[in-house]
Amino acid sequence: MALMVGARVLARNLLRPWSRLPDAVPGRTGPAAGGGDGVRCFGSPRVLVETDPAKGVAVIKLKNPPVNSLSLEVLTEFVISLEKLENDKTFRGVIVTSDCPGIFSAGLDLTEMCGKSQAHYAEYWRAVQELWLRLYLSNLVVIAAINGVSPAGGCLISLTCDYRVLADNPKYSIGLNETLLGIVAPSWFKDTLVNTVGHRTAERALQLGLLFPPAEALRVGIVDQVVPEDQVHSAALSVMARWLAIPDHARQLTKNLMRKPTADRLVKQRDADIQYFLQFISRDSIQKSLRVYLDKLRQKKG
Ligand SMILES: CCCCC/C=C/C(=O)SCCNC(=O)CCNC(=O)[C@H](O)C(C)(C)COP(=O)(O)OP(=O)(O)OC[C@H]1O[C@@H](n2cnc3c(N)ncnc32)[C@H](O)[C@@H]1OP(=O)(O)O
Repeated sequence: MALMVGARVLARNLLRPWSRLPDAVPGRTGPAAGGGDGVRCFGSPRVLVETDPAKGVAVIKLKNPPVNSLSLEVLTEFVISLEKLENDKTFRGVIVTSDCPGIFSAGLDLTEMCGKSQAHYAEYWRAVQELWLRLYLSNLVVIAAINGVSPAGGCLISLTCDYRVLADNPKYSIGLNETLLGIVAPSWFKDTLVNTVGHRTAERALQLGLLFPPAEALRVGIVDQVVPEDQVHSAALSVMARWLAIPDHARQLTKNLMRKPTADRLVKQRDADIQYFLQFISRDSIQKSLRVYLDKLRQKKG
């Protein structure tokens, strides 16, 4: 029943025409919209989309202050934005970045996984799966312009991209640090990391919950390029141009060849994966670990 509710809500959100999104920001054009002539902006307050139709490129900026945690709303709006871009033949590539200074994304929203109902957990997890599947198999060239710290779910978003550019700032670490929270990265998080850095590096990184600072992130291959902070966007655009020089059909089929087997593993057992998540996240010991971790984050300021 919980699964049906979750699926229904997500389906309703996905099917909702863009213009009727409650938070939709009307399209703006031109320099005032944040770019040069012809740059159009649309999206929702939490997921901004700037498009440059002439270049065929869009920029998705996560804007969920203070830390760009991936709430249910963010996940849903992200999927809708991506779907809209994919359905518009004008666009061939998208850059994913953050509008929150110093933070790419703090990962999954811990408050969505703590002290909520089973139905909520199921709905939330289906939305996490959906975003991963959409990004991982996107026909668009997807480049991550990582302009801030990127733990756990934030790292996962980057790993689904075709190429990762990280800003060179020692504070901007990246990795799947789930074990530090007393939780476990699911098998498809693990697969995404293994496909990027190889088995041994992934095993060590996952067990130790490693967060790699830029130089080390480049060395192990969790990112492809490290550039000065003020060049992240221009570097991402240069990389995009290179990827867009390849004929779409050949690149897309090759991407699918490389990624579909991994994605299919989740597609074939989505409901079982949700059930597993429900059982895991509902355990008293896991709820306690998450509460302790959240309290620690909240007390940091005091
Ligand atoms: C089977 C289960 C699998 C589950 C897989 C899980 C995947 C995940 O992604 S779990 C999330 C993992 N994320 C993290 O470990 C990051 C936690 N956050 C941080 O380390 C820091 O917040 C920071 C480095 C991202 C930013 O530091 P700073 O700028 O100093 O900001 P604060 O720490 O003061 O945080 C501000 C505010 O935001 C709240 N918050 C931080 N992260 C999250 C989060 N992931 N979810 C929800 N809320 C988060 C933090 O508690 C503060 O709240 P207030 O005190 O109420 O302002």
